[in-house]
Amino acid sequence: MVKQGPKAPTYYHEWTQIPPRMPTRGPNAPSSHHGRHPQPPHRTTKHLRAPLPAPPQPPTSLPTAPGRPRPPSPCPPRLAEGRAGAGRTAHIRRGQPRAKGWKGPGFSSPRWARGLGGVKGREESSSMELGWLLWGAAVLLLLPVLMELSPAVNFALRIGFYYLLFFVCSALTAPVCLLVNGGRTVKNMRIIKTVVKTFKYFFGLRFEVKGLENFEVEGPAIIVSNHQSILDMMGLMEVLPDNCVQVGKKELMYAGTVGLIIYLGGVIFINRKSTSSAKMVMAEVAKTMATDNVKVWVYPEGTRNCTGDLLPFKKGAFHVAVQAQVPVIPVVYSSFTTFYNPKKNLFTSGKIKVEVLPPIETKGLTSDDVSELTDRCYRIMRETLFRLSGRPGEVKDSS
Ligand SMILES: CCCCC/C=C\C/C=C\CCCCCCCC(=O)SCCNC(=O)CCNC(=O)[C@H](O)C(C)(C)COP(=O)(O)OP(=O)(O)OC[C@H]1O[C@@H](n2cnc3c(N)ncnc32)[C@H](O)[C@@H]1OP(=O)(O)O
Ligand SMILES: CCCCCCCC/C=C\CCCCCCCC(=O)OC[C@@H](O)COP(=O)(O)O
Repeated sequence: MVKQGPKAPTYYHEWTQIPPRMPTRGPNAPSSHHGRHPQPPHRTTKHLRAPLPAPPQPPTSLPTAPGRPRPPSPCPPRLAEGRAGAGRTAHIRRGQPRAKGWKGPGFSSPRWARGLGGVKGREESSSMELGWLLWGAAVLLLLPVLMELSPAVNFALRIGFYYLLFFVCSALTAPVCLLVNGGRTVKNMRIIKTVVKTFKYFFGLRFEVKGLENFEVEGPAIIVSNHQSILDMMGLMEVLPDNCVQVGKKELMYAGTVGLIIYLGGVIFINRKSTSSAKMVMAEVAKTMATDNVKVWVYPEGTRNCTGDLLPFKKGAFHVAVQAQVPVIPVVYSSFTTFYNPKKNLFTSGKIKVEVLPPIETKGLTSDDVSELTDRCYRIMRETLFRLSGRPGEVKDSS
């Protein structure tokens, strides 16, 4: 450290003092074409690390002893902040510890205001803190009441929390996946599954699963299931077998941290707006799933549907199964409508019954059989959906 004499101030000190008004015109005016005060030459963060050599003293500067209150700046507040290095990093430049009352971006009052405020300013700031605390406490106390009174608030908060869990957990899990498995691989699904399986406890959801043994087929398979809502991600992870990737719409890739984790998990992205491109991707999947020995999970409805019934099935999944000559394993989740309905702002706790059905063989089938295979699968799944949802008699009525 270079010892600084009183006559040899560094820029480090220069930056923390506020100069008197400089002439903006005439022979003494600074050379800057903006007509502002002369700036020290170093604008990088290097000045935070070591004091700089003493510069020639501008004759007009008013040295201010460190720690003494500074005179109010003649400059407008923004200029004063900029010149004097006020703001969140000023304490670093001055080599002082951060002010105790620092509350983060957006909360620190401008330096000129603090300087003028003195003790009164500090009192005001602590009463402001108390005000915020009281508001925070009031909101926290009111939330359960609001949730009880307003289904819309209840729904928004619960679904908002679900999204938040997704985004935060994805951000935390992505580095783990990268560290453990090094990049995009189906092995990451195990890690993702472990995390997502805990989400149900936050929402009071219970899963009753039957037929897991049906996943134990030799080699790859196509798994098809009904898709009711974003909550399906919990149901998916509840039963997901090893070495299984999902087919998802490509838009999911751009869902921030969720997109990243889905990408790392090996999800296959398709463009639903382009049948030819989606078919090409699916054809590629059919070729590689045998060599990679992976199961592929497809939502044949192609979109979410929370009506308590099934939408007509798209045929992509069944084409892939026939092309790869692998079995189709249907998985059915009971209807969410008793505890989840976005149209009615309903989102409470509930029980979901899941059934993994016996595999449907495709050996020997050709593309001519795809329509029939699709219909067969649809009928079985719909019947199961109604049975699991406690409405077995409705199958025939609504078909
Ligand atoms: C730690 C915190 C973690 C947080 C994250 C937690 C969890 C996430 C982790 C992982 C999970 C990710 C899960 C993602 C789920 C995503 C869910 C979705 O995105 S669903 C939407 C996307 N999926 C689908 O759409 C699949 C179903 N769709 C199809 O299969 C379609 O058929 C299609 C291939 C997309 C094409 O659809 P399109 O509407 O364009 O056409 P048709 O289906 O009508 O078909 C037209 C015509 O083409 C024939 N066809 C279709 N496919 C094929 C094919 N592969 N080969 C040959 N021919 C094909 C079809 O038979 C039609 O012809 P025809 O009418 O003569 O029969
Ligand atoms: C950098 C910030 C980026 C912000 C991006 C905000 C977008 C947030 C969107 C989603 C975040 C959570 C996604 C979890 C995965 C859910 C999978 C799912 O269920 O997808 C449904 C979908 O496949 C069917 O789509 P549609 O029913 O046709 O619709």
